[in-house]
Amino acid sequence: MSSSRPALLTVEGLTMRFGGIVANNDVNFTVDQGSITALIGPNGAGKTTVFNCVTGFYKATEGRIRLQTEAGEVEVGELLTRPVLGGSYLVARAGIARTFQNIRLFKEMTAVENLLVAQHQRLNRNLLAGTFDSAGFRAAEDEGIERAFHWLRVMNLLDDANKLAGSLPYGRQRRLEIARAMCTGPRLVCLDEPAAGLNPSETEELSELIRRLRGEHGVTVLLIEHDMGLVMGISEHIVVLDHGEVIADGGPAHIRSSPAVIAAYLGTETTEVTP
Ligand SMILES: Nc1ncnc2c1ncn2[C@@H]1O[C@H](COP(=O)(O)OP(=O)(O)OP(=O)(O)O)[C@@H](O)[C@H]1O
Repeated sequence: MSSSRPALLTVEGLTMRFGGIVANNDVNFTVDQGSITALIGPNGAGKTTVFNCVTGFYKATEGRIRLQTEAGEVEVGELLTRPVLGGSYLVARAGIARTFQNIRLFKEMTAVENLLVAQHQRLNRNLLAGTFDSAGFRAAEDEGIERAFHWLRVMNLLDDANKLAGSLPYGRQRRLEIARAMCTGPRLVCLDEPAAGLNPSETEELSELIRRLRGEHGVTVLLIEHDMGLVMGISEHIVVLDHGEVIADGGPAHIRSSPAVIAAYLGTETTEVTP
């Protein structure tokens, strides 16, 4: 979608095949800096596969995924296949974080411990300093704790800091997952069905929190979501996938009235496209 803002993420010609299954076929879209962009489509359309490629869980069969960083442009496939030291940790370090469709917290750890573990890449950088319990290492630890409490506060979870993650109500676990992603300091956060399983008031609170992540904390948001009320309410850019291909790309008004989108949704039992 064209806009005055520069693209933070550019997906070009993304194709992902699993043997004979083509999960994504020549997918092209951009995520503008500072936007809330939604990836929608019926079940099995290929949304999670796009996420898995963008976040470096999969190496795309074909295509390029470019991210702008302060140090210049990086390409996700190149980070994954870089000789010797390549890997998905480089994608996280470049500034892409994610949550999962099925919550993946450490349920036997407290909320704050989950957020400290998420920062291990930052905190463990100077392992030798840690071994000798140096002032630098302690400062990094203090910074990690401060960052954890900052995101607990932003996500309205301060009262839950020392509770076991697995004991929290479902909606709070979903918010803790977002806090965990934010602790890694991303420029792009990818939320995979953040409203799944939430009741209407929890969904409303989540919408407000996602708006604040973008508005007050400067992060760009890419989300997959089936709740059309949430999608149409908070996204300015929507990319629609069907059978692995982009069938529409534009603002909410354009998407709502797109015949291709209406036909794709009418052919399924998924939520109606109009909230
Ligand atoms: N690891 C895999 N191996 C084989 N096929 C896969 C794999 N991952 C996804 N697929 C297939 O790719 C297609 C797209 O799946 P994907 O999970 O990306 O869709 P989705 O749009 O996220 O669906 P949903 O809304 O149900 O989560 C499906 O046909 C799926 O079965």
